[in-house]
Amino acid sequence: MSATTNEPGGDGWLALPLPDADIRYAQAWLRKDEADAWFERLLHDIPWERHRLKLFGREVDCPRLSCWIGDPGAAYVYSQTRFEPHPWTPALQSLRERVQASCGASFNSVLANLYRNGEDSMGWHSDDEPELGPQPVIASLSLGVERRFRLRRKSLREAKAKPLGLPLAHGSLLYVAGDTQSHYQHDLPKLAGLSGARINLTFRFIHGSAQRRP
Ligand SMILES: O=C(O)CCC(=O)C(=O)O
Ligand SMILES: [Fe+2]
Repeated sequence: MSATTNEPGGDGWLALPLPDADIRYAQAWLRKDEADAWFERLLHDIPWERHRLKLFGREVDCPRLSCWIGDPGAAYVYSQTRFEPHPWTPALQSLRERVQASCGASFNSVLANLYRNGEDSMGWHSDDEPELGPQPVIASLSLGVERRFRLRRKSLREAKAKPLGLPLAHGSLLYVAGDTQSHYQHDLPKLAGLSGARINLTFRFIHGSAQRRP
């Protein structure tokens, strides 16, 4: 699989001017009415779960609901926990095909996250697990209330102190590829007083152990 044959470009895509990164943003990837319908459908169809996180030897609840969906065998290891995928629903399967066509990449899984209100969040991390390969291509679809996605460089102290904020709009698609995960971390901070919900789908390609090189 090549991630670079038919990358998103042209009308509707904005490339972020970040060194050592390949991040592109399509603000109105879905029409408003489509985005509204997807939000309602996914909110009800996805079997939302509360994942647990191992933090300094303790187990804590993740501050959001999640669900790992994918092809059989596309297991995901996160915080020392292995998640077997839930099967694709026909609706999510059609969405996957549309995202693949738009990104020129294949995805065999998706991590769905539900931020129920401004209290839900995701801490700083890179999506750099070995099973994602050295230059993961990730497509991130946002639905629901706008939340601020932040990026910061891993290495430079000054850059670490000053993250770049990117509000992710309802119906937007963010394409993240190249060396982005090696050089940057991202998060989704809490937003005090916010009552609306947001769904985020990050489409990924998990390389199975059979495909992984030693
Ligand atoms: O909710 C978001 O926009 C970020 C999600 C994310 O970083 C992830 O699922 O790894
Ligand atoms: Fe992430």
